[in-house]
Amino acid sequence: MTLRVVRVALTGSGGIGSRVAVALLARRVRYAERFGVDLRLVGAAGSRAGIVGSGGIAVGEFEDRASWALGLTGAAFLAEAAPDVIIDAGPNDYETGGPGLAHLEWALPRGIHAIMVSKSALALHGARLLGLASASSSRVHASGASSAALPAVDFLRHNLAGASVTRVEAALTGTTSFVLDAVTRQGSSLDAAVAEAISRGIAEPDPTFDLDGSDTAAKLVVIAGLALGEWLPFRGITRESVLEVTGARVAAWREAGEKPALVGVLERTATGYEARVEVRAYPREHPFASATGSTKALMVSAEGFGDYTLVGGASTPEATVAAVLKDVEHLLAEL
Ligand SMILES: NC(=O)C1=CN([C@@H]2O[C@H](COP(=O)(O)OP(=O)(O)OC[C@H]3O[C@@H](n4cnc5c(N)ncnc54)[C@H](O)[C@@H]3O)[C@@H](O)[C@H]2O)C=CC1
Ligand SMILES: N[C@@H](CC=O)C(=O)O
Repeated sequence: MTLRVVRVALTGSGGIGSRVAVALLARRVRYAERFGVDLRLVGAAGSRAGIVGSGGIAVGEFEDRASWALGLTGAAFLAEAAPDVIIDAGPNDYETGGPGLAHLEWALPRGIHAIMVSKSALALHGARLLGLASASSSRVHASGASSAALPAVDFLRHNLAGASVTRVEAALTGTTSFVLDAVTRQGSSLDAAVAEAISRGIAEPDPTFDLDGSDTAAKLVVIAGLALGEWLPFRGITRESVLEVTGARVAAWREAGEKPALVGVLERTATGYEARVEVRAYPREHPFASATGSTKALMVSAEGFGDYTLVGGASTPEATVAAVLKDVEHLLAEL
């Protein structure tokens, strides 16, 4: 059988990106057998250096960082790699959009598909970027940018296709769920709980983005944009920060046996969806109370369909990689 070559370039080769590269290369036989695709990792770049190999780079070459070419990043890297698909796992910047913005602006008008793990480009510029994608028939998948192993976008877009969704309430940031759990149930200090989330690879490169609600707000924007077709203004979303939670509030939750979580809420109004991020506490019998540690949770109300609760998809690096691999499978099925 002749295999169709699909060339993948990775931008952002840190904790998540590196795992994605290794996992992708380990699945090449599966992609050949299931999709008739010869998937090649034709390049990988970080902030200062990159590697390109048009025949596909092997794990050993990917891992030999000393051999990467200094300065081979950004548009120069993408032009040399000439991919069919980019996977962006770089950092977020909620002022500029982060490096992922330039990567998408380069790729999408050229008909190159994108799998986004970083969030800030879509959170700040999603409507414009999806316009670029639609004009050139590029596909954008963003499980990693919208709650990873909790399949929020897929559930709304596929399982509730065509539904009129009236409300979404979701614990989308594993780090804040983990931290609030540790502080409330185990009596940890905030600093110790955040340090533990960092050491588990769950927290953002800058954990302030988790704690101050930016991560949840960004995921809410991406979910609403990709699944409900409405791109909300990221900066207009009111957010409560976990850093504002007082000791007295924690003591009251502990006393009542409640489970706190930082949640994103979307409510349909006469003029569209309204979004906010807030700390809420759930009684023992509430389904969200079973979402311990970094486990995520989603409640959806949709006209006709009724109400759903999904609990799972805990934030871990492995779960994020699994979500990226899912996006790869969806994309290969579409091509
Ligand atoms: N850790 C997790 O469980 C999850 C992380 N994410 C997202 O994945 C992304 C990466 O997270 P981590 O791997 O944990 O962070 P990390 O800090 O380990 O990796 C980020 C990498 O991006 C590189 N980078 C910086 N500027 C760049 C540029 N201009 N071009 C190319 N690469 C550049 C850095 O050198 C670094 O290696 C973030 O956007 C995060 O929000 C998404 C879902 C879950
Ligand atoms: N920092 C995020 C990682 C995934 O998006 C989280 O805590 O869930």
